[in-house]
Amino acid sequence: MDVHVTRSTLRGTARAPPSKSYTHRALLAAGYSDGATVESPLVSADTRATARAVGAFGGSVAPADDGAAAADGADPDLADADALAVEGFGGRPAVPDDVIDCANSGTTMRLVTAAAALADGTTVLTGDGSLRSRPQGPLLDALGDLGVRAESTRSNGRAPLVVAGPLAGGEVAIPGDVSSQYVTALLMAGAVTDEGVEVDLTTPLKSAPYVDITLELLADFGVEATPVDGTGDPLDGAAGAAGFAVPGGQTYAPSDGTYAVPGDFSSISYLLGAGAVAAAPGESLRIEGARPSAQGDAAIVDIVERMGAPVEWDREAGEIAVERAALSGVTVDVGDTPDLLPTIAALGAVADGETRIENCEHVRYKETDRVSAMAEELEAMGAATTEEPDVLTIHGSESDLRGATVDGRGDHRIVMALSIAALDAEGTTTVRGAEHVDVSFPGFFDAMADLGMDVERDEAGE
Ligand SMILES: O=C(O)C1=C[C@@H](OP(=O)(O)O)[C@@H](O)[C@H](O)C1
Ligand SMILES: C=C(OP(=O)(O)O)C(=O)O
Repeated sequence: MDVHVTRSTLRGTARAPPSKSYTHRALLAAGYSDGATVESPLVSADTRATARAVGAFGGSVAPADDGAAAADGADPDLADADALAVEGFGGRPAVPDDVIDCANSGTTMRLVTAAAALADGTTVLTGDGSLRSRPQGPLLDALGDLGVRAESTRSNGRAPLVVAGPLAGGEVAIPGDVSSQYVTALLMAGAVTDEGVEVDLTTPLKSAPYVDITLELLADFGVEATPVDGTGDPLDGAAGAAGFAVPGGQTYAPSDGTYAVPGDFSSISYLLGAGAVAAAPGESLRIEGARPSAQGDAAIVDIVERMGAPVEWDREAGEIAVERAALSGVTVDVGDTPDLLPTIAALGAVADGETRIENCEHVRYKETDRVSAMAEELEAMGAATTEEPDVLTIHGSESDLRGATVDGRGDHRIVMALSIAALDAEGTTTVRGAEHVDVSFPGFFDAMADLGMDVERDEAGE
């Protein structure tokens, strides 16, 4: 699908979709349990992939109000479910009847690979072309070191993957600078091993807040896991950790059998960015569903404010109000917040002055190389950019955004970020592959149209 976005003025209130990261973890944690209800889940292409994996392991996921759970491995229509009833596989995944298709979802592939290692038999995992190009080697090596067969069919550290357990636990070393999802995967699976798992980081951890999300969710499911410093002493959070320890033999069980998913701050970044660029002068654009949680991407509130837009965040009510302003460039380190890079780059192209996005090499290992993708597509819209391996600079003062045809690169975040830049561009911007918003924010263009974005959808487009 193509979308045609024309410069517009926005007003009103939007609701943030539920968090993708929390939903993945909650579905899998409920799978590890004897069953639980996941309230206000994100139902999107990526989280459906995790739901399918829970089914493949012998659990099931179905709308909670449907009474009966779906048959094992089935893919019931989860759309619009306010809550999902998960039947668990009780800590011991069955050997799947078929290959697990993780589609476009890195989180699914990493978390499910470690879960598959618990099964007493062989699991095969694959995904779409993007996912089959992403790095899995460090996780495969770690599982191999723990005595599990864990291989790439092409011997290139990429999916398709073959995993054969069972995993008993143990101590393992892994780099921290490729993906934090490897750590999340080992902690979630480690809790139900016999011996527990100790993870030693060989390089400092990037995307550390995502491990904090994991620790927060594990605690809510009654599972203990601890970040440790270089001497093995416990730390409060994942930042600066030298490793992690999760005792084995634990049971997943959320208190009162339910878990509620908070709003998604990566998704909020587009709504907030849209307001800073295009809210009606003198009016606030409001965003609901913004309660604080462990999400590092809540940093977008501060970033947009530093760029000059007035922002008020009522944390208790979970409401953010943002006003439009003449934005100026900022320097941002995205080591903890890789998913914000496309949004910040788009805002940098609208702003005056230079926006430097530092510590971004790991942002190249996502659905696409997002550093190059944003540099090249914003250039096509008239922005001036400089790309280095670890830094993306947007020269806002030399940028004069005009409508162009740009490629969403099959990546939900590139599509949404380019659409925000389009709100400020002269003329009409066509974003190709816009249907990929389905990965994390299926209602994105409906929400934007409700706020007043001039957007036309062309289903016949590429
Ligand atoms: O664990 C998670 O939910 C995620 C971790 C991050 O990935 P990396 O840890 O690979 O940087 C992030 O980019 C991704 O969108 C979601
Ligand atoms: C990188 C992302 O997700 P995943 O790693 O799960 O594909 C994302 O949502 O930006």
